[in-house]
Amino acid sequence: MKNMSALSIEVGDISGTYNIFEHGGRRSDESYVPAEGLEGAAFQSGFPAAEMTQDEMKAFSDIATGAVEARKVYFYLRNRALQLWLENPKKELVFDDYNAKLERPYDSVVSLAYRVHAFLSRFGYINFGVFTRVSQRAVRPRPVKVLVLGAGISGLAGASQLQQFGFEVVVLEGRDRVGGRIATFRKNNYIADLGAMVITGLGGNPLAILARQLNTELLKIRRKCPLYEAATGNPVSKLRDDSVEKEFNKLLEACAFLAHALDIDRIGRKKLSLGESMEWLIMLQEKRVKEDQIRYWEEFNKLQSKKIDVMKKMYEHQENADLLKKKVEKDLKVLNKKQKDRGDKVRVTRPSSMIRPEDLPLIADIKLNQQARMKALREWKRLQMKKQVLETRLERLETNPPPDVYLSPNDRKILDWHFANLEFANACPLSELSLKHWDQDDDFEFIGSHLSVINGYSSIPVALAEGLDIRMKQIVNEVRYDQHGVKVTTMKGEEFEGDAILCTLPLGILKAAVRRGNGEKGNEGGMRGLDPIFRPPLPMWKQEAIERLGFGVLNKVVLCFQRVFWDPSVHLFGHVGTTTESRGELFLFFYLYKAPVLVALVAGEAAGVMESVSDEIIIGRCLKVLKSIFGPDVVPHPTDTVVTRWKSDPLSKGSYSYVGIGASGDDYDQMAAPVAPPDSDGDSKCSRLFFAGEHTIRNYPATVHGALMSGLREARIIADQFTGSPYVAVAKK
Ligand SMILES: Cc1cc2nc3c(=O)[nH]c(=O)nc-3n(C[C@H](O)[C@H](O)[C@H](O)COP(=O)(O)OP(=O)(O)OC[C@H]3O[C@@H](n4cnc5c(N)ncnc54)[C@H](O)[C@@H]3O)c2cc1C
Repeated sequence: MKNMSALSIEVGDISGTYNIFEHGGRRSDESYVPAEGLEGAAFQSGFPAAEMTQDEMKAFSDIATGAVEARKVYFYLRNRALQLWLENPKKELVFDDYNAKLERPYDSVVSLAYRVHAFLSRFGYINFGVFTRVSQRAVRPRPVKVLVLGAGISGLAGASQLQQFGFEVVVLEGRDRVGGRIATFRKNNYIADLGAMVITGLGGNPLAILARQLNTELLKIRRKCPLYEAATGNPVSKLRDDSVEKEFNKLLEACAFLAHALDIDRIGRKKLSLGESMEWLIMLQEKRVKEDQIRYWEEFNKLQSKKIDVMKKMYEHQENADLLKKKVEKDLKVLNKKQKDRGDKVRVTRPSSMIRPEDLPLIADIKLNQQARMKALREWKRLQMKKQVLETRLERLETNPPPDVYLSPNDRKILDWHFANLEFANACPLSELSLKHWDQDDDFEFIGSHLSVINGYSSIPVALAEGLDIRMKQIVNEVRYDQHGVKVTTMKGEEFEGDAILCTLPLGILKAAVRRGNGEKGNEGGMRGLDPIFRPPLPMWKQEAIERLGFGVLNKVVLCFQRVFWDPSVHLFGHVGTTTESRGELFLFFYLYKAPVLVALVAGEAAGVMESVSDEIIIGRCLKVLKSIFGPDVVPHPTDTVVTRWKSDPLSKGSYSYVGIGASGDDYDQMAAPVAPPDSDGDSKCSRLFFAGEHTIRNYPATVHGALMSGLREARIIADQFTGSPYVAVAKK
């Protein structure tokens, strides 16, 4: 869910970037323009248009290592199939229709076209989701039976694919509903998503197909997000907002530089968290501010002393000049008197031949003193200019003093708001995120605006569940697997047997299951026994990955009102917290549905704290925040409220996975890796346990689309293991 982070929200922009989508909604077909052309089809399906992926190179090694021309043909065949599927994803693209629509000369390579079609179907690039089947389901003499644990989006995607591939599938779901962490509150005309709520772009996202198949109404979420100050509820000025956001982005960049360019992720043996690193960088910035201040005052004092020196010298020169002036005047008086007494008609200014020799020493003195005075005056002038330069520099320093602090207390609160937004996106406090790997999936973002499902996200899993054999309220209590097959026992005491298990239980449940398997005692949310025991226990490499990956908390508060009292043109508004510790408490409000419903978020440390706070108190705090922003008389009492508590929800034990300190992207791969029963030699043969879910997909973790893709992936892996790979070239004898 990381892509929901602050980076995607334009905080405090009052100009309003998006104006495309007003409340009332529109068809997904209108907001989403299907990719055009063969290249567009490849992009939308997650392929480079004219390159082979790793999977393709393995499946079509003959083409990958063959002539360039063969690859060109391959790309046409692949992209054309994707294009045909995207044109109408509501109907199965059967091979005959595809083959008939191939242009000449490509229609002559039937066997390759068949393999391409089989590959794309098996890998879930075409013919997935909710569509009309045209072909007959494959009938197998002894159908392979797969037990799917969990009816979240990954379990449902995996189950429907497997069923399509001709497998017998039974889904065991502990709750009395499907969707898992996609859950929609519905009452009268009020709708609010309690779990997943945002589709993070449609470009390249397989959810775009499901949305089109189901005519899902999507709302383009406007990025404008005004912030309101803590306590006063006053709007945060755009200027301050922008400058703090700039600092926030600089801090993130500095962390990325530390972790990736400098490869620093630990001090001694201690691995660093993103939160710790951010706080250190803030401390360094504060230190830098102090150093800048010291430098500033040193410079200021230096200039001041220089100015004083200059003024002293100017004073000396002035005094000297005055003295000399007086001396010259006095000597002139003496000379004039002498000349007058003698009755001379000559003056000192007359030609020297007319000057009396006895006057010469006095005249020389006068001249010398006059020259000395002129020199003193020139020096005074030079110093006067120097003084002016110094004064200008001092003035400049005075008008541009360095900041007293790196962040004022109010700016720190706004920065904390951005941190809370990042904590929401990762569902954990920043102090628990790995500095090095928290953003390992950053390169895999989809393109396009973020959207929400107007009629509630749960409509998607509900539609996907149709036609599947789902056993509700079957809490899996024990999972047995050996070389002959698998057996699952539920809390009701019912037993289910099969050939393989697709386990989509949330990471929180798997963590608790590992602890239970290791005989650790604990009160797992007061619901001991809900976590299945694996017999034999999961291998150590799997257990270690389960422990390393983090599973965080994110809570929501739904408030249903009788009328809208906020600005209806914004989809988001933020509330700045009062302290760093409480920064995630009700920090963001969403308004995404037709009815007057607000959804407030509780993230980071606050989410952990709020787990044990009563609903009344939480609702009270929500209303206090809203009243501070909109006025006490404007905010009515809500008609309905919901507060989620995922940690204590026994069937999730948290919200979604994150890369904690000590974990990395490799752990997602470990989570995805299948498990085979150890045979007598300790070696493994046929895998029996397969894993899907948001915690098993390295490039798209913690998201609905990632969970969906993981289900498609595992269906393919299971089908390949039990029925072979119809897309691989048959070796010529
Ligand atoms: C509050 C919140 C907000 C989110 N927001 C977004 C968002 O905006 N966008 C986004 O893309 N993603 C979001 N996510 C993440 C997304 O919801 C999940 O990644 C995704 O739904 C997980 O699907 P899954 O199939 O892996 O697991 P789940 O949906 O959890 O499915 C697992 C299923 O297993 C069942 N189960 C558990 N234990 C047992 C047992 N012992 N026996 C039988 N059944 C059991 C559960 O009941 C559940 O139905 C959010 C998640 C949360 C919690």
